[in-house]
Amino acid sequence: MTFDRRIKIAPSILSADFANFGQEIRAIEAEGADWVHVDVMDGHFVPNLTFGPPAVKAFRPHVTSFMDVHLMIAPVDPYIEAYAEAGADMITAHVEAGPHPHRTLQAIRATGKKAGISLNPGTPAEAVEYLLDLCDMVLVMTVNPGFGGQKFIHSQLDKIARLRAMIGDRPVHIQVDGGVDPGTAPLVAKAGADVLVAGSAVFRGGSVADPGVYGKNIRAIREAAEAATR
Ligand SMILES: O=C(CO)[C@H](O)[C@H](O)COP(=O)(O)O
Repeated sequence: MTFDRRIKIAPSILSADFANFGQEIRAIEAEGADWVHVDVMDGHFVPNLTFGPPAVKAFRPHVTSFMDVHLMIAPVDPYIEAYAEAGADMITAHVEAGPHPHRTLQAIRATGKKAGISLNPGTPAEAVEYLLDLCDMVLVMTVNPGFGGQKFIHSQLDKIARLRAMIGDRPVHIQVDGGVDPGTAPLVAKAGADVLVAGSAVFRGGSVADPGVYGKNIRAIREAAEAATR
């Protein structure tokens, strides 16, 4: 993947039909998704449980774009290799997941995968200042992680702008996740985000039988974000 700062839409399959992941992934890609975002939750770091490495391995053959795996788990280091072997293209860990996020990013890079670091809404931008040379992406959570369909937290816009300034010319993406829709997409894009994760706002109203709705939803988010950065 070559680095570019154009707007990328990464639907979160947390909002997909859990009985149909293969078809859902193929449908969102056919309808314009740039990346596929996989939310891994452990029932400990966040109050919900989702996908272990075997599930991610099962998704892999259906993904032709880029599989971005967001680990909302603690501890995280013991599981990095397993998610890398399962086929993640990028692995994102939380800065709050343990005392050594620098070591965690080194461990992700050692697998040959792209490395991301994520911040919960209560964590300041400065928590990743000395990690930027070790990562390919900073993920700003715009909801408290654990569930789809929550309300966007507006205070995070200032954090995105601070990170954009802190990152400068480094080839580091800013991803946002939580409550992203055509109303909030322009705000995050203007603040400096380039990878927009959206679950409910992509899957709402559609299905594998009616995938055109996914395309319409993806285009609405992309167009709103791009209009704000022109
Ligand atoms: O990481 C997540 C929750 O922890 C989800 O990716 C996020 O909430 C997206 O869902 P929605 O777009 O419905 O808010």
